[in-house]
Amino acid sequence: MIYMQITNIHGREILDSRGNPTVEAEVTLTETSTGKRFTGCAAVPSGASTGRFEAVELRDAQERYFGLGVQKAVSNINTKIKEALSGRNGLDQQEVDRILMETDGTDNKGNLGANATLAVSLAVARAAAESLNMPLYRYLGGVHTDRMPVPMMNILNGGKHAANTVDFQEFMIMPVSAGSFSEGLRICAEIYHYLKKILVQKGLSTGVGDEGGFAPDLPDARAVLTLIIEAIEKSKYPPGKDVKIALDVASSELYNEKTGMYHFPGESSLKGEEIVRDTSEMITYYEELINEFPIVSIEDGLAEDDWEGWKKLTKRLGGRVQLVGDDLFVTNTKRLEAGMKLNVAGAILVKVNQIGTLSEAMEAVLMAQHHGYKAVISHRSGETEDPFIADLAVAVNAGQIKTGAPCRSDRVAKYNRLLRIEEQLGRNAYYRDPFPTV
Ligand SMILES: C=C(OP(=O)(O)O)C(=O)O
Ligand SMILES: [Mg+2]
Repeated sequence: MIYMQITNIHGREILDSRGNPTVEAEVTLTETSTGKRFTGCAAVPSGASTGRFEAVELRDAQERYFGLGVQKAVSNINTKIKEALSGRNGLDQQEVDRILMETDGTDNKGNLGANATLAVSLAVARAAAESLNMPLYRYLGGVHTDRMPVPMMNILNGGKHAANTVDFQEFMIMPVSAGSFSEGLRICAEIYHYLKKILVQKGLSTGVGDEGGFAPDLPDARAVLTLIIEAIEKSKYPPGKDVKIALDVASSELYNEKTGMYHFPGESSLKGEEIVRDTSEMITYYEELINEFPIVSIEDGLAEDDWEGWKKLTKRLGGRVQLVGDDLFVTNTKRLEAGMKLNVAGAILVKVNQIGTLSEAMEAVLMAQHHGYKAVISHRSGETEDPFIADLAVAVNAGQIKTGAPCRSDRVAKYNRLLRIEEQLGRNAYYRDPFPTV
């Protein structure tokens, strides 16, 4: 086996797309037989509507800039992780990740920080691909990597990602019937621009949220969906046929443990009365929305601990739409397995920093796919220019990627990387509707 020895690891603090500190790592591999050196660099994103069961993002007690610093996580990279991995083979990703897990020694990366472990894990993979002169997606996925993901493009932001009155976190469009990724991306970008025009005409704000989607004040989900349908119709791609809609409700953020209800603060403020829904009202609400609009996917429709609710939700709507578990599964095979045993949801959202190593994230994808669940590769609301997840989406043939609007460089970096990958794959690239029967 070729040995690419890990000869240097360096962590540093950089900024994410919200202007908060985050972690980056650089890993150097040296080919033992020739002395040739290769480096890989990777940056870690950060969530806002984080799930309670995610791996620990290690933050300092002190603020830097505005957000809490990551000096401790950086220092863990430059001391403990460097010591543990020096001399190891960078081509043995699973072994590298196992050592990261053992060095941390907890179930949730609470010692080293998932931000520290992930930066190194991803940087090792990049350096390894570089050392073999292979594109990252090919290194990660091997021979059978040819499927371009359908964008699940977030064009209107609410919830924790924007300071508006929209309570659902994300309204996304999916160009399911496009002939290629590039065509799908173009369709999405056109609809995004049409939506902007419509908002201007209606005197609504065209300011954007954390993921680049517009963030106007609107009374409820129906009002948002009506505008999105108008924008899709303007683009000449029939809604419900060529372009379908996906939602991320991020309902753990709406759930109140004390009342056992889902609270809608934005809707309440505009309607002048407290709007709350219990689990069965939430399910009925989704059913009505699915009946009225071409919705094909709903993420985190119920809260991260509402397993009983998820069972009912899946029974009632799982045959009609893709139900995605984000806060529910947190890219964690244990939670995914528990969910599969209960027969809840139909897809896992995969965010690499929810679990803290590349191998564990890829294992979650494989577990899902082996059991008939889908995997959607996802960014975080706090991102960097690192397009790693674009390669990952192609490598695992996920078929779906969630990476924001086409107007912020942190999101566009992923789309542009996918354009380049599609060009490289040439006629082997294929693109298809993840929901052909819906
Ligand atoms: C991308 C998301 O947001 P965050 O990164 O804030 O968890 C999400 O909830 O799917
Ligand atoms: Mg989510």
